Amino acid sequence: MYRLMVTGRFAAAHNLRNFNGRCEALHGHNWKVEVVVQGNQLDRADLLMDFGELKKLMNQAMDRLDHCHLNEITPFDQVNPSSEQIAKYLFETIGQGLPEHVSMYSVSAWESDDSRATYLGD
Ligand SMILES: Nc1nc2c(c(=O)[nH]1)N=C([C@H](O)[C@H](O)COP(=O)(O)OP(=O)(O)OP(=O)(O)O)CN2
Ligand SMILES: [Zn+2]
Repeated sequence: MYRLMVTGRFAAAHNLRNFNGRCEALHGHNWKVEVVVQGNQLDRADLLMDFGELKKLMNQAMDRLDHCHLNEITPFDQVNPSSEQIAKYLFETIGQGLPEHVSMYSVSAWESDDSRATYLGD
């Protein structure tokens, strides 16, 4: 089994509904995102998949969030734009574009240097 990881960043505003604290007010973060995929089968170049292709999928998914007020964008108009839900959204969106022999392992969303949430699938 092989695992690949790529990282990226996006900046966005959010507010957490029902939080009962200062994060209920509009504020922003520079999220760092870590995407891990896995699979057994290497191609003719001995790659599970090209890091560049994986980064492209990650960047496409993050572009939709970058410099936005997340609460105004689907699905975060329905579920809170917590780091947990952001990780889940990116996991599902990036997963749709992977080649058949590669699957998602995890997505982590770092809200700050000290705090991250990781989604591993259901
Ligand atoms: N499990 C989660 N907990 C929290 C999340 C989250 O997404 N998942 N998000 C937040 C807020 O986004 C908030 O902005 C975080 O701010 P805060 O807790 O104040 O942390 P800071 O790093 O900004 O400040 P410190 O006071 O230095 O911790 C809250 N919790
Ligand atoms: Zn926040």
